Parts: sequence; C-alpha cells; structure tokens
Amino acid sequence: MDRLTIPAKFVLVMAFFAVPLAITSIQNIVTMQSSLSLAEKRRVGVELQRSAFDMVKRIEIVRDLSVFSRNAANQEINHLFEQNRAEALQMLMAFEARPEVRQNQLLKLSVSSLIGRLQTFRASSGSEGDMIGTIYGSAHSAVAKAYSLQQEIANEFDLSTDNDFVTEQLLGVLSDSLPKSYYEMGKARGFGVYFLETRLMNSSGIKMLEETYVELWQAHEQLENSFHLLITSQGGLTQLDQIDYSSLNSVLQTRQMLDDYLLLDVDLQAEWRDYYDSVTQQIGLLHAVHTQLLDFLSARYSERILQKRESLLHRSVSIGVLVLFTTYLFVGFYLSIRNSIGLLVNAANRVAEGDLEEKVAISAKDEMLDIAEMMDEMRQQLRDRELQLVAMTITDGLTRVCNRAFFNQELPARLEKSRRADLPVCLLLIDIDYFKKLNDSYGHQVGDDCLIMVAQAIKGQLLREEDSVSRYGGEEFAVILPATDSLGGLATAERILSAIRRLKLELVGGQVVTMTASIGVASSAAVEQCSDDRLVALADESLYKAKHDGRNRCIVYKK
Ligand SMILES: Nc1nc2c(ncn2[C@@H]2O[C@H](COP(=O)(O)OP(=O)(O)OP(=O)(O)O)[C@@H](O)[C@H]2O)c(=O)[nH]1
Repeated sequence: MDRLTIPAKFVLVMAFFAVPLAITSIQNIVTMQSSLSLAEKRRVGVELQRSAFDMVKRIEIVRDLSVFSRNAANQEINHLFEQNRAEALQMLMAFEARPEVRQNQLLKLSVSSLIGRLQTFRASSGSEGDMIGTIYGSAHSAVAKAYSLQQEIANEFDLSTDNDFVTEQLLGVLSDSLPKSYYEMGKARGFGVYFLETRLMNSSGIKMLEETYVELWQAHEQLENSFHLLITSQGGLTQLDQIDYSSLNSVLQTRQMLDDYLLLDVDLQAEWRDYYDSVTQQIGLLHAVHTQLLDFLSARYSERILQKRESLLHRSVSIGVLVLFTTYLFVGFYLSIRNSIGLLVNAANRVAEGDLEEKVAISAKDEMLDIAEMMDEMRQQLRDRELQLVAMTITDGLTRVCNRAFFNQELPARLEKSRRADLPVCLLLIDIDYFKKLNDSYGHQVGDDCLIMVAQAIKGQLLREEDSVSRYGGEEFAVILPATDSLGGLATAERILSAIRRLKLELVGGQVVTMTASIGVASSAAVEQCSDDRLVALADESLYKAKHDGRNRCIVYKK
C-alpha cells in the first residue's frame, strides 16, 4: 500500500466502495425492471382476454342457434346464426393478426383451430327434443375452445402465476363461475328458441328444460358464492363497488323466463324472437359484469405499472444522486488532499532554495493544516537561525557594533545606491586618543571596557536607521552616514566627540577614566566618482590632520 501513489490509493478505495454499490444498484434496478415488465405483460394478457371475450359472446350465440338452424328452415334464425358466425370469424382473424398472438406459437395454434372449427361449423341435423341436447353439447365445443384460449392467454401472459389474492379470485370467477352461468343461460336460450319456433315439445323436451331450470339455479348459487368471496376478500376492492351486482340476478331472470315462456305455457304461444331477445338481454347483463371485471383487472395492473415505474424512477434517481454525491466526495477529497500536498511541496522547495520569508500556508482546515503549521514553525526557526548567523558574521565580538567585514560590504553598497539617487555619503573615521597609554596605565581589560563604551556612545548618536557604526580597527571606528553631506557629517562628529568626552569609567579604586577621540570626516561629494577606497583615504587624511592638530577634534576634508 505504501508503494502506491495517492491517486492509485483513491482509485482503489473508490473501487472498493463503488463496485459493490454499482452491483447492488444494478441488481435492484434489474429486479424492479423485470417486475415492471411482468406487470406490463400481464396487462397485455388482460387486454387479450377482453378481445377474446368479445369473440366468446358471438360464438355463444352461434352455439345456441345451432340447435335450431340445423335445416335453415327459419331464415331469420339462420341469418342471426350466420351473422354472429361471420362476426366471430372476423374477430378471430383480427385477433390472430395481433403481434402478441403472432409471436406466440401456442395461441396461434389455438386461434387457427378455433377459426377452422367455426368455418366448418354447420347446423347439425338433429330432429326432436331428445337430439337438441346432443347438438348443443357438440356446438359447445367451439365455446369451450374459446374458453381454453382464454386460459392459455392467462398462462402465457403469467396471469395465472400472479399470487395476488384478488387477482386469483377474479380469474376464478372469470374462468369458472361466469362461464358456467353462460352455459346454462345458453341452453335456456337455444332450447327455448327451438321449442317456441317449432311450437312442439315432447316429454323429453320438458325434462330437459326442467333440468336446465334446476341447473340455472345451481349456476346462480355458484355465481353468488364466488362473488361473495371476491367482495369480502381484502385489499383494493373499492373499485369493485362500481360493478352492478344486480346483474347477477340475470341468471334467475333467465330461469324465470324459461318458466314463464315455456314450462308454464304448454301451448308455447310466445314468439321465439321475444324470448330470444329477453334472454339475450339477460346474458348481455352478465357479459357486462364480465367486461367490468376485466376492466377492473386491467386498471389494477395499470395502477401497479404506474407505481412500479414511479419507484423505478425514484430508485434510479436516488442511486444516480448517490453515485454522483459519492463521486463528488471522493473527487473533492482527492483534490483537496492533492492541493494541500502540492502547496506543502512548493513550500518545502522554497525553503530548500533558501527562501525563508514566505509563510507556509494552505486553505485546508484539516490535519494538513497541522503539517503546514509545523512546517512554518520550522521555516521561522531556520530564518531566525540564519538571521543570527548573518548577524554574527557582521558583528564585532567585543563591542557588539558592526565589524570590518560589514563595513567593507556596506560602504561600496551605500556609495552605489547614493550615486543612483545623486546623494552624497559621509564617512567618519573615529580614533580614540592615546589609547595605548590607557591600555598601558590600566590594563587591557579596562581598555576593552572603554572600547565598548565608546562604541555604544557612537551608536547612540546615530539618528537614522540606515546610519551604521563599524569597528574599523583596534581602537578605530567608522561611521557611514548615507544621504549626508559634509555639514551633516560634521554635526554628527561633534555630537560623537561630546558623547565620548562625557564617558566616565569608574575603576575599583575610585579612579575615573575619561576619554577623547579624533574624527576625520569626508563626503563622497568632495570628489568626482568617489570610490570606497578613495573616501576612506580622504577620511583617514582628515583624521590624521585631527591627530596632528592636537586630537579631541574633528576635521572635515576639503578639496
Ligand atoms: N584594550 C585593547 N587595546 C587595543 C585593542 N585593539 C588595539 N588596542 C591598542 O590600541 C593601541 C593603539 O595605539 P596607537 O595606534 O599607538 O594609538 P594611540 O595610542 O591611541 O595614539 P593616538 O591614536 O596617536 O592618539 C595599541 O596599544 C593597541 O594595542 C583592543 O581590542 N583592546
């Protein structure tokens, strides 16, 4: 790990967090997406069931009328029969052309088989009452095929695997209880039309009608029970309130009509068409409930699809935000560290190159700030140490004023600067009078003390910051006065002389030592293009004169 660069470490950490996050997120989205696709598939299944049910209605009429139209004796019945058969075939072909059906081998087979069955559907040649039951049963195979098509749709579009309780109950009602009622009502319609049209009914016909009468009751009972279970089942059933449950009585109504039109009227006086229309109307009421239930199921899936789409969107957005936020954090964190490290490296380079003036500073407020503060503390200590070293190299060890080395640098530098500003530099060479005698009389220690006192006295008379005093030789001092002419130099020299005269060194025995000095003053303005050596020589010349003229005085060089 230590061998890795910081970007490589970040990529590693990013990968450590991002990879599981991405895998979980993708899994999550894939699961939600497949659940959404399943709900969409189921809704398509319900739509197909609805179309298939429209065909069922026609095929039921074909079945019921097949009982009579065996010999096409009644043109009107035959027309009804053919009309519904043609409509059913048309619907089946449209159904077969639907992409969902064309893509499904099983459904395609079932539809084409049903088409074949209807195309070859011809009225059977039954004769009397005992035959019509057989004819009806045979014709019913077409309706049964249509119902098995519905079941196949439920299987192929995963409606049957939906373990939602309400959906299970609904599918049960749609595929079992309701078809059972249609079967019995169809019998009542077909048989009734047959007897009323022929106005003939033998004992076996009566028996068959009576059986149907009983079976209608049973169908109604089953229907009531299954609806009761559906209504009392939990969850999401408020929409089922909109269904007209009084339509369930249509089974009983049909039973009543069978009674009124046929069983109670042995003369069969009623018109077959009135009976047909009345029963068809009752069957239509039940069909309407069937359609409402399919609509309800479709709406239920639409609602689920909407919810799933919304939660998929929310999940995708929140995962997106999470990924962006994590990336932002990592990138921000990385950039902040890289930025801080960059600043610290630059600061370290500056220090290595000797630049100790610029503060080590970073904008971060974290542990990097602690490192920066420590580095800055080091920089300050280095700078102080360097200043001390520099000060030591230019300071005279005894008197603590500047030394000769400083003077040798300072005078040419000041002369150069003043030349550019067209200003003079004044040099004072100060020599203590009879210092040899002082040394000889009181000893070197006293001599040293006197040198210290004189040096500080001279320093005390310098008014400007750029003025400097250096120990030029043993008991000789040099004062550089930048931007000062001869008059200014003379005034300073006079002040220095007075200060030295005022010095008193009290010895152990009570003896007091006093001193005087001689000063040679020279200004760079005195000569053209004055060099440092020339200025020293001029000041030295004046000092010599001061000594020669009796000491304890200052002499200004004049051309
Ligand atoms: N105590 C002490 N004496 C020093 C030091 N440096 C030089 N001297 C002495 O200063 C004396 C200088 O003497 P001279 O150059 O003859 O000058 P002077 O005695 O002051 O006479 P004039 O300058 O002519 O007045 C010498 O005796 C040096 O030994 C020092 O650091 N300490």
